[in-house]
Amino acid sequence: MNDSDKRLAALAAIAEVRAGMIVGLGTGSTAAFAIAALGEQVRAGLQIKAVATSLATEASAREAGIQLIEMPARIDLTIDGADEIDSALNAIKGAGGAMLREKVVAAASDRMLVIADGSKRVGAIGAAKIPVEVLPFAHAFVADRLAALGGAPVLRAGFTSDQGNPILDCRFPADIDHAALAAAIDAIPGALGHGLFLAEVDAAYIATDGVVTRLERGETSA
Ligand SMILES: O=C[C@H](O)[C@H](O)[C@H](O)COP(=O)(O)O
Repeated sequence: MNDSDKRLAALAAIAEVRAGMIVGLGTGSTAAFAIAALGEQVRAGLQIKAVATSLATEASAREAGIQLIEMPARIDLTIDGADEIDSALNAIKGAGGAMLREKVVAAASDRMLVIADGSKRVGAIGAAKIPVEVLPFAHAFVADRLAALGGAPVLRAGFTSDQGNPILDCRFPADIDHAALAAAIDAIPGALGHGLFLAEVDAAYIATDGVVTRLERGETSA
């Protein structure tokens, strides 16, 4: 992981932010660079409103002087990190446990950008753990269903989400059909959200050794 590349990716993405937009702010160390840079622009006069995907992001945005609003029905542009992303813009998110709110924000967004350093880019997603946020009441049941899907769920020790829920980190076989897997997890009562983002990401800015590459959904190269 490379902070200078994270920052470069973040700067490239925030160039898409326009005055008057409602902006979704992601969670994690890469999104933090976008929040800091947007804060600088806000202090220089840029007028935006923002929605935070986590309590940590809310605190950072507030500190940066960015105006925060409650989750609206529609967001113009969201900028968020990822744990893995492939060339088809499939992503795994949630190492920081924020994927449930991140999924809501991404789904509400006209456009969602992933920002990452090159370590996150993979040929095909699947090596990273896929986190599943669980209703506490349903924990044993959901764990059993995830195990039956091949996920070998492990409770994230000493952690609850911003919603106060436990997270089960799952390692599925790398060659699993992720679309079918996402649908299967979505269908488990008590599984509140998971880290597979298969349709949400519109574009990614990925920086490697100081060079930013933009991947756009529907384009083979950019
Ligand atoms: O729950 C955390 C989020 O999905 C993050 O966006 C993701 O884990 C990437 O975080 P980072 O930029 O710190 O690697």
